[in-house]
Amino acid sequence: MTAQTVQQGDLVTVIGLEVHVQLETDTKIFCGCSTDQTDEPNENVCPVCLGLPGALPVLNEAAVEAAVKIGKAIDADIPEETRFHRKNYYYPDLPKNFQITQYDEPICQDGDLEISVEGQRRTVTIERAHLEEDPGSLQHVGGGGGIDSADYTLVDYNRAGTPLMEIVTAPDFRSPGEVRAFLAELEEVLEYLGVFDAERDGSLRIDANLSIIPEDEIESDDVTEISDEALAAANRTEVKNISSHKGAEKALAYEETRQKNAIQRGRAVEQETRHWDESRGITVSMRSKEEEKDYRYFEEADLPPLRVSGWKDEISIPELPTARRERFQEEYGLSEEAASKLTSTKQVADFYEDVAGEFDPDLAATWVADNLLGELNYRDMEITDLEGRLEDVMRLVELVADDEITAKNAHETVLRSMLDDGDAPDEIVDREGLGKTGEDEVQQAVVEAIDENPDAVDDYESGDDGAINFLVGQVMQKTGGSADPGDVNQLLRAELEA
Ligand SMILES: Nc1ncnc2c1ncn2[C@@H]1O[C@H](COP(=O)(O)OP(=O)(O)OP(=O)(O)O)[C@@H](O)[C@H]1O
Ligand SMILES: [Mg+2]
Ligand SMILES: [Mg+2]
Repeated sequence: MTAQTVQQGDLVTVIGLEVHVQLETDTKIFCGCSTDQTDEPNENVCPVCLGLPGALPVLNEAAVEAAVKIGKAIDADIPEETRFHRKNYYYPDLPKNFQITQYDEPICQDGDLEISVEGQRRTVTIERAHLEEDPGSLQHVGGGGGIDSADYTLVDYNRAGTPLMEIVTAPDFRSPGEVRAFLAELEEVLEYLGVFDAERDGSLRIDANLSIIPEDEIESDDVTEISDEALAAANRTEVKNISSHKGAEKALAYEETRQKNAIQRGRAVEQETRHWDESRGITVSMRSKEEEKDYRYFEEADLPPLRVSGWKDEISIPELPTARRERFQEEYGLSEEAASKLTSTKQVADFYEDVAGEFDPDLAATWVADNLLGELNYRDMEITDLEGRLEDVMRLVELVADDEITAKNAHETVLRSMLDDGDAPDEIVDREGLGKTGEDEVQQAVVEAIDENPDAVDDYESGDDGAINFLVGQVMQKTGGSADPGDVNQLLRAELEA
């Protein structure tokens, strides 16, 4: 990371994340059950994901492929051989009483992700990313409805066995805002890779670790360089149950203030696991932090070591958002802002390139970044909601490029009606009579307007330039508003000067 200077007397905020990402696969990681979580509770289960005695796991190749893609995207080391371990704990969401995960030989090690915070580039180290299975989901019912106040809890094992990638960052963040920027970038990358669906409920879940380190315990004058000893000595809290970028930022801001207040009042911060209560906007203590030895990790003997050597080289990834953003600026001469908007998802970027290739990069930028994304945003829609209808948008841009309708009509009437009513652009143009009037017709209206309004012509000829506006109005009326007022103005002047 770039240098940031420590001020005297500062309390430095240190944050590290464990991000759990559900991988988009049709079936679960160790069995053939569907990963569809919208089905009836406990419908997509089998002896393997229920942990019944004697059932044996079989690794899903699609999950490993997604993991390799993530590893390549974050430039991680992907060892030739990796292993699975059992992490033992007892909780109702975990029917086997252990979670199959990876321990000291994860599939991705030592990667990084570049983010941009307030215009500055920074690199966040990703210590590891490993494959594991998601536990089931718990629904707390009645009472206060919260984990600490419900009357009872329902268990749904549909989620149990969904492939997860746990991405663990170094404690590189110094503010909740940086965390938000990181999560946004990470999500973009995951979506580009096609391994993740942000729309899916609970597809990204974050454990956020935060500690406050007094500046005098940091030897370097660069806050990004804190010794491993100082990091290990600090009491950190781990906040669980965060499921959105905004939630992460809020939970961490709360936790930052809470810990700083404790320190300033001379109280120690407990090393503990806390729960983010989204509705109350606070973190609450759950339990003291479990230690590694509590989990009794041991090797998963039911799965052989996983060798990805050779095969991993055949797995390719698309151009990633940062690279594509830069290329858009260079290749199409776009501003950084436009390039960011146009690369926000792979679908948007692909569509932009289609339009720019067909017509003109600037026209394409206006149409995709401003008009289309603006109207979609207003309707709370995504470009993916237009599946199969992008040809219609393309046709609309063509109508504008060929000067067949005005840009204003195309945007305000045709595009909006396309999105609201689902009609095709040519249909709307005909129905609303938006086709620009032919040149002959306009010229004829110009001649007529001049013949019919000798007074206005006199006024114009005696130097009253405003009289031209009256004549433009007459021509617009005759052409039913479909002529271009600027063109009409010029045609009138030409005719009057002749
Ligand atoms: N002093 C610190 N302040 C804040 N975060 C820290 C500090 N030291 C380490 N971290 C972060 O804590 C996280 C540790 O995650 P890791 O999964 O390795 O262990 P864990 O939280 O003990 O295990 P578990 O998976 O059971 O939660 C990392 O994201 C790391 O960056
Ligand atoms: Mg943790
Ligand atoms: Mg962890």
